[in-house]
Amino acid sequence: MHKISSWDNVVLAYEPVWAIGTGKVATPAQAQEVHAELRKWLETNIKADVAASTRIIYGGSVNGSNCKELGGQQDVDGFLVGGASLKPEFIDIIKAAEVKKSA
Ligand SMILES: O=C[C@H](O)COP(=O)(O)O
Repeated sequence: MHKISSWDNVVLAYEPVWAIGTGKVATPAQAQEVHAELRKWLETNIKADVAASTRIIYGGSVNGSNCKELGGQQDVDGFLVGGASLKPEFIDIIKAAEVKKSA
């Protein structure tokens, strides 16, 4: 971690392997729990301002139906989208992330 010169250029992604391309998505509570732990780790091991500003995104079977609730979690800052990025519902996922970004 000491080799990172600017945390502004870092995005963390949580992607449960069992959720990638399977249609099985983490529950919003599961995602929030892991993202909060990652942010806590940054606060403890790096700096409080880095913890607050680093984007932590979720990946794994995100789609137009689950993006709003996932994105509504306090520590979910966006998504890593695979299969749904090839479908029209991708616009809903982008919108869900944009609402969070502007909040
Ligand atoms: O890069 C995308 C991730 O591996 C998630 O893929 P998925 O949305 O198809 O599950």
